[in-house]
Amino acid sequence: MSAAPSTTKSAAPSTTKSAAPSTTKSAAPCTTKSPAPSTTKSAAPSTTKSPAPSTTRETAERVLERVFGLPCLRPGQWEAVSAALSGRDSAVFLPTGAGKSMCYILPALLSSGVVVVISPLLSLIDEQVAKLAKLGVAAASISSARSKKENAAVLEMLAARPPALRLLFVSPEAASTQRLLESLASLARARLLALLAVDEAHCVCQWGHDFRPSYLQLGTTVRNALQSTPLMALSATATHAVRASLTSQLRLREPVQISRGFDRAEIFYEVVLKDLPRAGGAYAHLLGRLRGQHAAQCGIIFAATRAATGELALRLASDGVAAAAYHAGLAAGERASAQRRWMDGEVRVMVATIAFGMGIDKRDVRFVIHWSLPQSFEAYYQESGRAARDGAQATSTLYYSEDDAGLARFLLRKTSAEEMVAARTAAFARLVSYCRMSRGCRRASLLEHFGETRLPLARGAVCCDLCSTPAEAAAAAAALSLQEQSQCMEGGRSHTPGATAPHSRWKLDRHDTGLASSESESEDEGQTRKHVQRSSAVPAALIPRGHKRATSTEVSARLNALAALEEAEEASAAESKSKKLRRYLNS
Ligand SMILES: Nc1ncnc2c1ncn2[C@@H]1O[C@H](COP(=O)(O)OP(=O)(O)OP(=O)(O)O)[C@@H](O)[C@H]1O
Repeated sequence: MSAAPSTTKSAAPSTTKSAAPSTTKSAAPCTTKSPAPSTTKSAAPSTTKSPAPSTTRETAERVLERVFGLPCLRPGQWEAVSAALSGRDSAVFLPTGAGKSMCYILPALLSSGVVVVISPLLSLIDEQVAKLAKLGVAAASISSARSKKENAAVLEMLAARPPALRLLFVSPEAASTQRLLESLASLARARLLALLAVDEAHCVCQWGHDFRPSYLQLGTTVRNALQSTPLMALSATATHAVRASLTSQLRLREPVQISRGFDRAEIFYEVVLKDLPRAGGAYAHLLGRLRGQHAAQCGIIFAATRAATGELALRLASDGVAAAAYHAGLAAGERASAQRRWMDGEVRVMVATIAFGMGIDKRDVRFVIHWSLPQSFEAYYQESGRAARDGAQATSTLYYSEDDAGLARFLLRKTSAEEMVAARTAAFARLVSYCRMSRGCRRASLLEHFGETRLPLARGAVCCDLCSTPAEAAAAAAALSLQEQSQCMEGGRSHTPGATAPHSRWKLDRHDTGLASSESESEDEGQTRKHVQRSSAVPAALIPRGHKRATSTEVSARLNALAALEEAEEASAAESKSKKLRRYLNS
């Protein structure tokens, strides 16, 4: 589980995360003396008692070189490390692949204290512990996936003086347990707790409300118990609203704000309209890509449901594309094996739910494909961000269809906490508009969502399909619009083409409860299960009167009706249709 502490001896660089020096980003000479181009806003002067750090940037880079074989710090990293070492809270917003992990790993190697990392996914935790252990850094985890004996052994390592651990990874659920809090408080009293880091901190706002209340409690339980320890929140996908919310939820105190923008200029963004008629349909288009432009490349395909990952992986494999499926419903061993085979290049395509997205760090991912719609812009950015981590060009392709949008909207309503539905529906509408853009620039639109403006690209570089082939994109959008209009006229479909459309073909499948939004491997499996059951339950309005359960055809028909009703209500322009549908649902 963890290696003996070894923060001094040099370790051979591992071949995975945080190990091999980047061939692109780190190739430039270190800019040790010049200020990094990140924005570092310090709020009012620190109120903490800790003195300014005596560790310099040069010392940090020496450790970086010795332990990880990396020549220099990237923008934003030193500011974060320095804030932690001087006992300040910090909010670290750096783009995907920027090297946020190093912001909390280095303080563990540069101080005598332990760093505790609160991380959302058990698979992510395991991967980080394994990678650090390979490098000779003593790291371990405490979670429900470990036996009591293993967890107790880790607590003993923490209780040793000096502690036998440099980094401890825990889920938010484990972080709030009394026993661990007591152990950490004892470390803090001995001034041996260097930092609490909340990785993927946007989960506090996203999942805290839905099905992981432990996230919302971090600000009270953990912060209250460990008042004197600096807290670092890290995220790549936080809008200004989310930043403000997580700062208050986690009770950050005058945090040093480290922000470097979200631009991933090396990723080419494109949208493929699934609904456009083409020979062999959208699948043929996908297969063509995998055999053509992406032949021999490594990539990830995100699908909406567990069933879809299995089906698509099988179909691709039968068409000669080496693919594996990954979702949270697989046994831990199966998941680990699929991930290992993909990391090692045995299979080049991973077809996964979002259980696979966060934190996955494989340098040569050349494409990320969304076979169905992500749930938000943030999710899209986060998942696309698995690509191009070596700094070389990669492609992010999103396959869009009205039916998928209907399914995603339905899931969003059914799986979100009530107070979040309106905001999420509005955010999702922005994603749909992005998909339906026929002019402009997708990269600019994505950045705008995070409150940023696009910087010019290098000469000759293109960032999206709209910029590279504007005529084609406009023609595709026009064809889709025409097709929808004619469908409306022929079929009398009750939706306005474009922003809203009923999910006419998909139906709720009892066996497919592995909805993507429930893919987080929550520590508290009971909570997750309840959440899944809640989200997959047939809504009462869909069960015909006098029936205990509706048949699947009835459910399907009524789902469509409900969806159409909801769409009509949203558009608030179809009062008469709404009444008609209400009458239908009440009949
Ligand atoms: N100073 C550095 N120089 C070169 N490479 C680095 C440096 N710091 C980190 N890296 C490498 O960058 C890669 C991405 O790091 P990391 O996984 O921490 O990114 P991240 O910001 O957490 O990304 P995401 O939010 O997408 O998960 C890793 O392979 C890591 O080894």
